[in-house]
Amino acid sequence: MTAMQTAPAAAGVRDDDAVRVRGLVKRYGGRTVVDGLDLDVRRGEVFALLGPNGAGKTTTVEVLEGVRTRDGGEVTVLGEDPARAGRAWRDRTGVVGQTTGAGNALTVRETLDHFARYHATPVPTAELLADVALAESAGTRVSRLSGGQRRRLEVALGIQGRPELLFLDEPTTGMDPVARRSFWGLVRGLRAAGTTVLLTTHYLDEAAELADRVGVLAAGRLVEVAPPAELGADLRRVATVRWTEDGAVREVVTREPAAVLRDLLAAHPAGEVPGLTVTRPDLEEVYLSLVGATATPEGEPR
Ligand SMILES: Nc1ncnc2c1ncn2[C@@H]1O[C@H](COP(=O)(O)OP(=O)(O)OP(=O)(O)O)[C@@H](O)[C@H]1O
Repeated sequence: MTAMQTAPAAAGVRDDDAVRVRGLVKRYGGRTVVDGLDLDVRRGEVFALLGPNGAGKTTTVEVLEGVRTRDGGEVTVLGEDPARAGRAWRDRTGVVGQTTGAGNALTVRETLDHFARYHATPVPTAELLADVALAESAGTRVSRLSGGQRRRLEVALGIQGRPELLFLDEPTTGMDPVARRSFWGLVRGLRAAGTTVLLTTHYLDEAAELADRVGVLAAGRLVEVAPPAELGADLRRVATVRWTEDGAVREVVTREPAAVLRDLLAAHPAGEVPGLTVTRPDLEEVYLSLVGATATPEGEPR
């Protein structure tokens, strides 16, 4: 095959999928922590894997990065199986993990200059420093950086090689609100430049701000994948009607609040239902329901 020819796409793999996972299984000592996971990340999108501690986010991402083995399933990342992919594939991905790879003795600028040598066309150090708002700390030793500054250095190292696909594992942990917002701007800029981003986060607001699509991971399975505004659409249709009766708060959880209201108004001919409210779950409540942190019985007064 000449360099001009391209390999035929594997059956079922869309050209615009940066990541395709089918039936991923990972066990630690007999305990299944990723349990038959299916996942597609399209080229050019920001995809957030959202889930509680221990849901399997890091394990999944590390399998996709090619740094962790798997016990089952098919994984294709940028057209290759990460378990077998080589140096050329690795150069097309960027990784910001939970632990730092940067040494402590060098300054920030020295660290970036050092790692630049590993990339064919690295982003110039001055540009990187500005991108992650570390220009003022360029001469500071890495050992003297705050937690949030260190995190920004790791992000700089992750994007230094101009990756096609960037993995960000809980990237804003330890950042203050200003650094977090500036980081969000950075991710938006990467997306605008065509970089695919797969990030893990505990933060709902971060997923809602950044992601084109969010995958909610619970106990090693994806329980829902949707754009943030559509997450839990089914759960959001459930409304809670509350009112006061005989001095006590009554509550009905229902998909048909209009019918409940009709009954209530019929029971109050004067037209006034004391303490009446109708609410629908917000994003946080939807998320908690999805990951099984709450279960809301439907239809029964409580
Ligand atoms: N090297 C390991 N050996 C044994 N168990 C592990 C190992 N790494 C992770 N686990 C376990 O696998 C489960 C999934 O962990 P993982 O780090 O993937 O979850 P996570 O969703 O990223 O959690 P967090 O949000 O806390 O980072 C957890 O119960 C964890 O204790």
